[in-house]
Amino acid sequence: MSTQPIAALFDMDGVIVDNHRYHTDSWFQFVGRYGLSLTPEQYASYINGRVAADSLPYVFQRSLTPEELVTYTEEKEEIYREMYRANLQPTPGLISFLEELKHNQVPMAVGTSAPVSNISFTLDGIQVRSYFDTVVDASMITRGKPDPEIYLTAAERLGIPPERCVVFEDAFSGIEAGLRAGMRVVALATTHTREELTNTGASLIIADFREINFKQLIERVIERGRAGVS
Ligand SMILES: O=P(O)(O)OC[C@H]1O[C@@H](O)[C@H](O)[C@@H](O)[C@@H]1O
Repeated sequence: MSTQPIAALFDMDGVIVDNHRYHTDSWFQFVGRYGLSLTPEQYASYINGRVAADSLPYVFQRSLTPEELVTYTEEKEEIYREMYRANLQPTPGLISFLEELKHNQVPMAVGTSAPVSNISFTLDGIQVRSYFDTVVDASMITRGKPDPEIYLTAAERLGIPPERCVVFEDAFSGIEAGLRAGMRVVALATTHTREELTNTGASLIIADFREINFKQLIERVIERGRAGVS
């Protein structure tokens, strides 16, 4: 087994918490308020996992002022938080997996397109913030997923080269960001089905963190690279 250090980079929404349904429902409620239209297919391709600076102009079909961006982001995310608050919980197996990585001295980061308000809501709400050495959010980057900037920034902050980083993602845009960063990707079939995630370039597809441990991460993702999906 390789002894070189590795890092684990976690997307937040759909990975640390399995909240896709609440984000989808809150987006539909939000666009409804403004008489805008959004299909599930458009959501999957142009909204899911993307920063508000990209997704909001997409739904409004125009560019937004910085003030509009802040106002609309918070409006949409408030709807989401109210919908999800009572159900907020870690993705199955997450805490044991984080504990195991910590025990094996794996540096960990969060790389999320979410605004700061949702990060406190989530990471503090389920009490996992202390596991992460750094959190890179939408306010810290100029180009959102699928651009690799968010994950490259996280890797740089951890001091681990991209080829030794594993990204845990659920969204097409996030998987692409991880691959474009030159990292291995483990896809969680929370938001999309296993079938939809096949051929995305992910090294491994898991339902949730109960399907992976440190040893498997090294053997099936780091050492085997992109050889196959399970
Ligand atoms: O998956 P990530 O990077 O944590 O993305 C967060 C974003 O994910 C999108 O799916 C949501 O619609 C956004 O509202 C949210 O901010």
